[in-house]
Order: sequence, then C-alpha cells, then structure tokens
Amino acid sequence: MPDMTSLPPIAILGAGSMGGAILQGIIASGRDGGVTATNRTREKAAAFDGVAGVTSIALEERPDGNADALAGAKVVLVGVKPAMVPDLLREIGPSIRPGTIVVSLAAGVTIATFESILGTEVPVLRSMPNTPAVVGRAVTGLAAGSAVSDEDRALVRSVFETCGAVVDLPESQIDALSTISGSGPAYVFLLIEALTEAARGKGFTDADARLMAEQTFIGAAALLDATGEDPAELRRRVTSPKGTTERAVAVLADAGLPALFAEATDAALARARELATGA
Ligand SMILES: NC(=O)C1=CN([C@@H]2O[C@H](COP(=O)(O)OP(=O)(O)OC[C@H]3O[C@@H](n4cnc5c(N)ncnc54)[C@H](OP(=O)(O)O)[C@@H]3O)[C@@H](O)[C@H]2O)C=CC1
Ligand SMILES: O=C(O)[C@@H]1CCC=N1
Repeated sequence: MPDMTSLPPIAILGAGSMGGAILQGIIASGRDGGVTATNRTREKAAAFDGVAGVTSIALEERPDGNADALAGAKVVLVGVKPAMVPDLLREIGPSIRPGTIVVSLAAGVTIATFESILGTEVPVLRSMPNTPAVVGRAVTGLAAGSAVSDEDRALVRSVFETCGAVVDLPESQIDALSTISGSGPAYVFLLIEALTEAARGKGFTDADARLMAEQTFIGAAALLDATGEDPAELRRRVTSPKGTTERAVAVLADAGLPALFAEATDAALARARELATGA
C-alpha cells in the first residue's frame, strides 16, 4: 500500500522551474501538509494562486514573505538560482527555528556554504531533483550534512519520494549525479528536437514531424518502463541484421555518441565546480 501519511508543512523559497515542479509533485501526491511557496514577482506567484494546499507569496507585494513562509515550516526548500543562495540564506537565517530542516535544490552550492551562513547546528541537505517531478517521475539525489539526524533524512526523503525515485549519496557525488539526471531531461529533449528536425528535413509537416519524434521517445520510454529490459536488448529488437536501423545506428556510433555524452557531462561537472566557488 502506498504511504499516504501527510507530510509536514513545507516552504519552497523560489518556486520556479524546479521548485515549482516539486510543488506540483507534492500536491499531486495528495500527501501535502500545506506548502508555502515564494517567488519574487506576482507573475510567477500567480502560477500557484488558488491551488488547494498552497499559499503562494509574491515578495514584490510582501517583502517579508520568505520569513513568513518559514514561520510554520518544518522543511524549507531553497529553490533560487545558485548565485542568489547566499543572500537568501543571510535573509532567512534569523527566522530559522530549532528543528527546521533546510534543503538546497541549487546546483554546485555546497553544504559548507549553507553552514557557513546558517551555522553548523542547522540540519542542511543538498538535493538534486529533476523536472519530471511535475508528473511524479523525478530522480532526486540526496546528500545530508553532519547536523542531519536519521529522522530528518528519512523525512526529507519522503518529501522527494512524492515526486519520484530518490538516490541517497555522499555530497562528493551529487554534482556527478546532477550531470546525468539533473540535466538529463534537457539532453532527452534535445534529442527529440534533433529527431523532429530530421523528420522536417524529410518533408513531413511540423505536426507530423513532432508526432513521430515525440511519440517514438514516449513509446520507447514506456516500453523500457513496462518491460524492465536492458535498453541494449530493446535496441537489438529494432535493429534487424542487414536492415535499415543498423545503418543509422552505425552512423551514430561512428560519431562517438558515448564519448560525446562523457564530454558533455564532464562539462556540466566543471560548471558545478565553478558554481561552488560562486562563479
Ligand atoms: N531547472 C532544473 O531542471 C533544475 C534546477 N535546479 C536548481 O534549482 C534552482 C532554481 O532553478 P530554476 O528553477 O531552473 O530557476 P527559476 O529561475 O525557474 O526559479 C527560481 C525562482 O526563484 C524565484 N526567486 C528569485 N529570488 C527569490 C527570492 N529572494 N526569494 C524567493 N524566490 C526568489 C524566482 O522568482 P521570479 O522569477 O519572480 O524572480 C524564480 O521563480 C537552481 O539553484 C538550480 O540549480 C536543480 C535541479 C534541476
Ligand atoms: O542547469 C542547471 O544548472 C540546473 C542543475 C541541473 C539542471 N538544471
């Protein structure tokens, strides 16, 4: 039986692409115990106006909104851009009550940076979710700082489990995970865009090109999900010996696709290390 116990009250400071995706995942799970979301502008806050269980605050209307959001929250998700994290932590530090758990969504920013501003007694975790949280299919990496108890960690894990799968890992591996699953949806969408472009190039209408490319990705992912088979075996079943797919796959293999992904993820990792220094 799925766990339907209510989550504690949660604050999401910065409910944009990622914080907003988690918010939607939590609400869709039906397990929310009340979520307060803040954004700078009214335009962004409006996305969650009227959503049951959500209090959506625009800081341009309510400048103390972040502190207000913290008032009743047990878990605080920090969802602003990495460069904005230190200023936000300095702002909210005085409002953090004993027992409040702070969880970063930010790429690169270390637990040590959080602790240097909030104090080492505040429980801090780093998470690295991805946007399929919206549909409950996220992968979230979770790393805990030294002030985090087993109970805190289990609670935060249960928050992210409403949005999909959770991988516990040491902080030293979270940037590497980010290059795979954090950024990964973008790689998949890029591949879909490229296949759509190839279809347009073969004379298909925009609508047909999109349908062919998008439904092929969705169908292939659903097949993988439903069968649990090795992707290499599923690929083999499409690739008839001396057939057409074999020729196409040979072109992609000759282009060094695995090496390209290794290079791309290395570049993402290097950027995460820059972000850690505030660059
Ligand atoms: N996008 C993704 O797929 C992923 C992102 N992340 C991380 O999530 C974080 C947010 O990224 P993303 O969601 O893409 O960025 P967005 O710009 O979409 O979201 C950031 C949000 O923060 C709001 N904001 C700005 N300043 C404040 C403030 N002082 N207090 C409260 N809210 C504020 C912004 O509101 P407004 O627009 O009104 O200014 C905006 O809605 C980053 O640290 C990123 O590394 C992690 C994993 C995946
Ligand atoms: O691009 C970024 O920096 C964030 C982290 C992973 C996905 N988006």
